[in-house]
Amino acid sequence: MESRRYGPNIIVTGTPGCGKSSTCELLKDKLKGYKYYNISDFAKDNDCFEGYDEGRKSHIVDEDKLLDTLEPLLRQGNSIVDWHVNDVFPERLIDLVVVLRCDNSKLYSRLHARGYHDSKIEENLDAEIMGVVKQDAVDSYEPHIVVELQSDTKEDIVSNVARITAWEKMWLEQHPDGVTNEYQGGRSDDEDDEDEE
Ligand SMILES: Nc1ncnc2c1ncn2[C@@H]1O[C@H](COP(=O)(O)OP(=O)(O)OP(=O)(O)O)[C@@H](O)[C@H]1O
Repeated sequence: MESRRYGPNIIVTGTPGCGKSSTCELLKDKLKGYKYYNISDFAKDNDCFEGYDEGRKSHIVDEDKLLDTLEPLLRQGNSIVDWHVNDVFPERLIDLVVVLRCDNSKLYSRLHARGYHDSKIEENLDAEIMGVVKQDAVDSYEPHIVVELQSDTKEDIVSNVARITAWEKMWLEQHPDGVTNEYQGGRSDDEDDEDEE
């Protein structure tokens, strides 16, 4: 029995500190009835850690367990996913990937204010300069569903959320019968789904 979702799944991603959670705070107020998944919290709450990286001072997520837990929820649609990692989700379940970008000096200030040690700040600044998160998104999803938005000021958050809510309204108009959650063939990274057919 084919499963469909009648509301889109939106990933809000970007280098740590670029404004994912701040943007999602406002976004979930605007998108009534959407479920919000901060993956760092979700992984903790659902015991999806497989270790701890002393160097990075962060937990290592068991991505298989994370996806096993999250997939049934994404299949319901109407989800906002907040994570700096974006290339682990099945393409067939994702409708929009918002990559937030941030000016480096602002990102430095934000990460420094958090008390990050210099090596962690430098690692994240390098990733932002290199556009690592954006590249992961472009490598993992159809380019037309990947949107890059600047997130330097509070005004940016407001305008970014307005753009995402406008996109969501258009998506609902264009997909009155929803979209399938099932693998439809296509890019290789979903091949493993084909094996599950
Ligand atoms: N567009 C923005 N304008 C001004 N300040 C911002 C903006 N976005 C985020 N900030 C500030 O930067 C800090 C980090 O923001 P936030 O926690 O939303 O980032 P994040 O991407 O969710 O980080 P992480 O991935 O580590 O959770 C917060 O103090 C927040 O107030």
